Amino acid sequence: MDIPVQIAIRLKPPSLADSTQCIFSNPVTQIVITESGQTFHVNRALPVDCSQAHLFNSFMIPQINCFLDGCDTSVVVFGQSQTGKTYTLFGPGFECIHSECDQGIVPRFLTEIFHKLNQMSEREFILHITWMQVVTNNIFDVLGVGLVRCCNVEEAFQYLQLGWRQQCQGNYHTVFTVTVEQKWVGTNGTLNHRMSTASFCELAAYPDPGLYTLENILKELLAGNPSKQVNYDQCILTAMLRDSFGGRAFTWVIGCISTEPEDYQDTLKILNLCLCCRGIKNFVTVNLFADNNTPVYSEKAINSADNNFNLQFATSQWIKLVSNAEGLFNKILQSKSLSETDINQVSEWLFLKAECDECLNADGTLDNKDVTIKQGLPRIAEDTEPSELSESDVDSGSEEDTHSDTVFQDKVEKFMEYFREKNDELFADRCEEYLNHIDSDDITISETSGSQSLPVMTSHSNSGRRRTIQPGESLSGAELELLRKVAAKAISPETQKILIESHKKDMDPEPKLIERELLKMIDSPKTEEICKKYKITKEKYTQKQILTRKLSKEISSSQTQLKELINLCIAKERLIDDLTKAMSQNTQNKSYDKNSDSNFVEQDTVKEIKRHEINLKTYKKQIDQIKRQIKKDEKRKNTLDVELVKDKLKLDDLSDTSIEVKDKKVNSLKHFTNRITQLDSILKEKTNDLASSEHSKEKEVILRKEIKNLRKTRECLHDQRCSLGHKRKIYKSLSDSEERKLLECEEAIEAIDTAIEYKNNLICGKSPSASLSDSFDNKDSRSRGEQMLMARLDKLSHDEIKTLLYRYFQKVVDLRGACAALEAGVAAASEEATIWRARAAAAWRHAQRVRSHAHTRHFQSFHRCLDGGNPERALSLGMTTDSETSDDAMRLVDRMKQLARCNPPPIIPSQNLRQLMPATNLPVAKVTKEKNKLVIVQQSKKH
Ligand SMILES: Nc1ncnc2c1ncn2[C@@H]1O[C@H](COP(=O)(O)OP(=O)(O)OP(=O)(O)O)[C@@H](O)[C@H]1O
Repeated sequence: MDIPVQIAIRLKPPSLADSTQCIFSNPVTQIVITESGQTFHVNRALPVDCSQAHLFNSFMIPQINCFLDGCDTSVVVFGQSQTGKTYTLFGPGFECIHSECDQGIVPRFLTEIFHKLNQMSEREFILHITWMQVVTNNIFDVLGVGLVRCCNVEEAFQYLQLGWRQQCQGNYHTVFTVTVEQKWVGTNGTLNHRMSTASFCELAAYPDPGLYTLENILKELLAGNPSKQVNYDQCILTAMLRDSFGGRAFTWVIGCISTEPEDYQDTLKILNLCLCCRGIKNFVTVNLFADNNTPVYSEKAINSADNNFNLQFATSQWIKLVSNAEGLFNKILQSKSLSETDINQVSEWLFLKAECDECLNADGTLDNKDVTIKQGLPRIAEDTEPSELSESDVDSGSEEDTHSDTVFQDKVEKFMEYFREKNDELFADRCEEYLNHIDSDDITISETSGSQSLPVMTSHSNSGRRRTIQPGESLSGAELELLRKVAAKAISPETQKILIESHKKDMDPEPKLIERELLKMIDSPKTEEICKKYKITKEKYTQKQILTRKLSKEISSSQTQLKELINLCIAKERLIDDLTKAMSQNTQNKSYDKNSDSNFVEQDTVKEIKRHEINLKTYKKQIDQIKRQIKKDEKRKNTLDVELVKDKLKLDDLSDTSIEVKDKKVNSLKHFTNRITQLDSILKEKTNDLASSEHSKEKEVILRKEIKNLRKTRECLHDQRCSLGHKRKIYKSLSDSEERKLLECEEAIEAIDTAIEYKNNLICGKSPSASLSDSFDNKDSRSRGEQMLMARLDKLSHDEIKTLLYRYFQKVVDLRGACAALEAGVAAASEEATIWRARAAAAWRHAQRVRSHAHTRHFQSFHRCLDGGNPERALSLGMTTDSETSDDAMRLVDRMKQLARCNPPPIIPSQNLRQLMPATNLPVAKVTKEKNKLVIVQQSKKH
């Protein structure tokens, strides 16, 4: 893993508390600021009063975890003299007088490492320390014993104390290292064997050749030179720091800087040097031993069987895939729908496949399954079963066989590789072409002019596939035409109705037809194809991942087997050596001891040696096979790794493309949704128009019905009025209630007439108020009081108005009744007056005839009295006439008195009374009857 070198800056506290500082640090923003305002961004800007514990905890704890996992770590301290480099790494010293709190990074690191390792009881570990100083490009071993093993923290501290005492004082570089080798069995039963080194380096305060070389190397690394090309061996210091800069260690550079203004220039130099290191990247890895990850539990046989099975399975699947592809290609070829180049490509693929098959079947013993079996690891011949091996197994020819097998397998492998590449290329090309083909497709909407149903989107593609719809290829066809027709009401109301119904249906809860189509478009072939391609690539990717994992497992198990075999070989060789030695010893002894038994022993030994040699040869053969297998597997694994990276990129690309396509579709959907909304609003408007016209029609029907009902009621009332009128005619008079009923009928008929007239106006579309005498034109001429009254009336509820209307109706009827009675009274009075006048005239004529001329005057004055409404005077005058005339006069007087007494005037409005008295000169209003209406006309007073 590439990890850049990390930088921490520690400011030495000023010697005097109130002395001025030329440099400051901001631990929050991790910025170091100079007095001139220059800022330096670092990984840790430690505060000026930073304690040793804080410094350690702030970045050494993750280092320790990394170290225990098997990674190398490094701490390099830069700084001027007396800025606390030694203090930071080791502390003030290791004598008892110094507090533990002052301990520097190294003692804390050792304490923590021992503590952690002791907690991990499953781990076996060996810890070594070294303490070196570079004095004029020579190594000075501070501890004097090179690598020192420490079993516990106490031991380590003893060496620290020793080294502290023994170290050279001066401008030297110091390198302290801690190396830990750990071994433990993981939960999966495999061995973990790791080694890690932590180096702590304090660089000299003043520049020396070593520091210059280091600076140059840092520059080279910063320039981008790979660490392999950098010559670290120029001097001791750089050789020791090989892993710290551009190497495998996780490195922290600590810049110890002074805050004193007089050190400012040096401080800047150190800061810049530290910041240089920031650009360097180290490749941090876990340091494993060769036996790391080897299974410790005895599951070898099972693993081996598993591996064989997996390989066999993978191969059979692969063969199936290839034959499927072959079938498909043959079909495509037969369909003759391919272009010439496609046919050539497919033919090439088929040819390669045939070549491959030929190769695989060339050796009669090699069928596909054999190949797969051969790909599995050879079983290690057990030492305990030597008798099973015949000599023919190990004859000279077997080596040649092995060689030819290897050549053949290599060839097969090559062909397979070539075949796979070609196969992938072909598939990729086909997919690409297919997608391009889809891109060029477009969608059209069927436009059947005059069609009265909503248009259905159809594809005119020859291939018959659905095509995508692009923004801009809008609904401008039949649908708009249809909408225009609706707008222009060019189609019949029935069709409009059907359309509206279909529109309503399409609204909710189902998505609209067009929206449904758009949603379908989102699942267009292109999107589907991309998804398909993505899926296939993903599957391939996963399969390859699985295969890579399996291969890794296989390689590691092969390596284990290899190791075991090598060990067996060594053991066998030793055994053979021992036996040969023993035999030569025997031969020597034979010359002294002529014992016949020794011959047998010798023969046995030779046999045994031969047997062991056979075994050894088998092992070696197996070793070769395994090595080849490992090589192949590694090659395959590398190819797979590369393919995985490619697939990953492809997947990323595809997901990006699918997102792009999706975005496009979403935009297109938005565009269409907007269009739909527009069209919807038009349609709604039209629907409303239609609905309102329908509504007005309905209203008209209702009004007509109401008029009809009103007419019926009117007829009833009319009949009633007629019958009452008829009755009055016959009987000359009616009872009071009947009279009132008659009036009510008349008034009700009049009201019904007004209502009918009002409703007729509504039907004709005229202003309903047109029928009212109180039209809006009169509104302005109304008095304020009336306006207020109308405003109040406007506010009345329906029931209130009904009640009010009924009251007024009753009042009008009362008024009419009173008027009628009055009229009758007036008529009777005038009739009587006429009679009396006639009688008076007769009486007067008679008197004239009978009396003398002298009396004539008397009668004249009497008559005048009568005309002047003075009956008393007329009576007194009458007393003076003859008996006949005086009788008439007496009756006249009586009748007058009776009239005055028995006929009390009805209570009627004064203006009506005035109207009824024509003799009066001051009429206020004129009441007339016109078609069952009482018309009261106000008149100005005549003075
Ligand atoms: N952060 C600090 N807190 C307290 N004391 C400090 C701090 N830094 C340095 N000192 C003290 O300053 C003195 C000098 O420190 P130190 O010897 O570590 O400097 P140095 O950079 O190693 O010097 P040289 O390069 O000369 O060896 C020591 O007495 C040390 O205890």
